[in-house]
Amino acid sequence: MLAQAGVGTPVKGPGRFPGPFRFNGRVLELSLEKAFSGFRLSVALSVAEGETLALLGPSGSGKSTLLRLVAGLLRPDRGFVRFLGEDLTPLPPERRKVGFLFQDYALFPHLTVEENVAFGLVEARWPREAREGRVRELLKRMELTPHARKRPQELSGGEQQRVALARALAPRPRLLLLDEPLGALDLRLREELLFFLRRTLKEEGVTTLLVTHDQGEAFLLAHRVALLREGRLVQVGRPEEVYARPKDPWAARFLGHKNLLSPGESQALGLPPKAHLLPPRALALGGSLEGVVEERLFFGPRVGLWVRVGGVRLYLEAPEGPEEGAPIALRLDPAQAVPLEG
Ligand SMILES: Nc1ncnc2c1ncn2[C@@H]1O[C@H](COP(=O)(O)OP(=O)(O)OP(=O)(O)O)[C@@H](O)[C@H]1O
Repeated sequence: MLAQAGVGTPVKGPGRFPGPFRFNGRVLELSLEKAFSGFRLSVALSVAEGETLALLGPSGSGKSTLLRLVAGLLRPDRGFVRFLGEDLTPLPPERRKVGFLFQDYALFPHLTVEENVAFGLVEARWPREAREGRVRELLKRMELTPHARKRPQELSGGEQQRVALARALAPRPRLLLLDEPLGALDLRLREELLFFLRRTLKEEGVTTLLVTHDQGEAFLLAHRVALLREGRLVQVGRPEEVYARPKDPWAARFLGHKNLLSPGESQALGLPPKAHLLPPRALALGGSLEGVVEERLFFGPRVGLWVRVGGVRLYLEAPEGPEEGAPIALRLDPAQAVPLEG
């Protein structure tokens, strides 16, 4: 599905990615409420120019609903979407100058790859030369040049997805909305496209709202992550911040942390009697905590170890580690333990 941008000046990117983000002022501001039976979304957010913000949350948390409200495919019960101060709320999708890529990224089957990519440019009446140049540039960047004359059904899933991305980006939309852009692909293609997507977002520098349920994807692609649960924002911040300091046990678990200690477990390990998170850097091999390896998971470059220390099960990863059943000594740095709310 595609609703596309008009002709615009190239949006300048942040220059560095995904490193420290230069704050350029908020270009997208939204405050939106929408209720369905049994579900209520209420979110306020702003996004800076050239920023990629990932909406991260489990299935049913409202990520797609939020994106559809921003695209204009759904009407909010209350609230607004503003872009550079302009109120987009009353505008239909095609007048929002937004590029989007949804899960059902259907390409036009009767058009070739280059015609698919050029589609929005023709609609926006780009002059022929500019159009051809832009299509060439995108096909090259996406490594699609050899496929320019093929039709979508002659392409692999990953290639089709790259065409869909090129098509969404072609008219230089001022805002790009991506709903699970890697969602329908198998693991290998996901990794391949992740690389293209990361490089493309960096080079195009387009302000982007990206929906994903995969924290790794959000961390790799986004300057900031907005964690959504049951229609509400739990936490918004840079990937490093959100990962290092999840707001509560739910956020910690959702972000992939394994060592979540109850107050009793914290106490048993010499920490204050409240819930704690032990991030990976809090635990290392060698030290005075004695335990037994319960499970050893071989990942190739590293091993994962589930270790029982007294009544507490702890997880750590290391380049290598003893076999299951073997004794092991761990070091816990209490200064790295993160107290959790709730
Ligand atoms: N058009 C609709 N009518 C009624 N309920 C809806 C509609 N669209 C979404 N919902 C409900 O709103 C909630 C949020 O759905 P949404 O698709 O936004 O979640 P999501 O976080 O994108 O999930 P997923 O990762 O599974 O796509 C769900 O409970 C869903 O059933």
